[in-house]
Amino acid sequence: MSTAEIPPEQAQIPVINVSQIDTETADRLVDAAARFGFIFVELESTNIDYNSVQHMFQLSKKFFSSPRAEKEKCAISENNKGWSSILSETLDPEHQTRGDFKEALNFGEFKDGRAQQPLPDSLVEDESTLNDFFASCHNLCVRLLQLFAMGLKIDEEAGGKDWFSSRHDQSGPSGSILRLLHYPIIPSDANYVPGKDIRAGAHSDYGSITLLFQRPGQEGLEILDKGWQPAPVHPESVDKSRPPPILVNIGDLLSYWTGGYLKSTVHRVVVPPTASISGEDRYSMAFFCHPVDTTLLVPVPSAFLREKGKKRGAMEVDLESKGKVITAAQHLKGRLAATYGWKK
Ligand SMILES: O=C(O)CCC(=O)C(=O)O
Ligand SMILES: [Fe+2]
Repeated sequence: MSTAEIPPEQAQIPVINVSQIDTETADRLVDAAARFGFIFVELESTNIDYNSVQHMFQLSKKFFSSPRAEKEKCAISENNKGWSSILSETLDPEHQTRGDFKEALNFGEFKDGRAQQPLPDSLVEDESTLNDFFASCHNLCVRLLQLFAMGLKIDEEAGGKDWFSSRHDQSGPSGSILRLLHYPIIPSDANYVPGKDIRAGAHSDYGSITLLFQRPGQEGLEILDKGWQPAPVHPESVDKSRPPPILVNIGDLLSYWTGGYLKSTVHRVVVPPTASISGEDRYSMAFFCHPVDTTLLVPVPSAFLREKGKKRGAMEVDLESKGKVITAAQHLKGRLAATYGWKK
């Protein structure tokens, strides 16, 4: 093997059991989030059962194999809900000449069990399954946000472990999105150029935290940490007979909020070098958890962060607003405008 052929080292992302809400778990989560920005959470230690994950992947296949005309009826709009077609989204406009080789379907929040957007014909009968999965993802995020608040030692009198979660309590609209993703086999006539074309361009996520569900054997995610490192579906310590753990990552908003202490790590999706270009389809699901839109991104009241010299606002949004306190909705709007070329 020549040097060029040595596969890059896999990212060593810690695997954490979150069944207990205690300081040990909280400290481990915060350490991992501060070092890598990515954490594997054992699926069996959460409220989400594997059957529901597999059921959701079946629904995803059902939707993505439905006729294009049906998908177009629920095309994505500025509210960030609906279907986006292959090549329509460019996550890394500086480096990409063509859009991402992926299609996606975004669901915003449900209200009283009902979707607040037109559902595609293929999924109309599955509204309650989609609602339940959205709710389970949200509940897991609330638990993780409590653990992050504990790990960051947020001042008790300010709200302690509930400081983040109370700002994600669905008391008003938020940017939270459940996203089904499909990366099709690259068609032979697509003139796909590896290294130039990409399944999902390099980006960081926008919200507080993201849950990512991957499928066994469908690798492709890479994270930027001293070079691009593949993120496995099953990390070495998790037996392949077990369900893949959920990959949790920190988004820009939580990183901004914690003055950059928690890392919002850049990542991308490639056709894995082990698969030929024709490879196989990849399916994944992401849940992007956001605070209620009106949440003010005030400094996190934490002596721990103050000691570390971390003040809110390590990111470009803060420079723009020159010290003004912005809301979660303003933060999100700026990031979406950059991705889709929408006007701010
Ligand atoms: O599909 C994946 O593995 C990652 C998707 C992703 O990073 C995103 O949608 O933000
Ligand atoms: Fe992402």
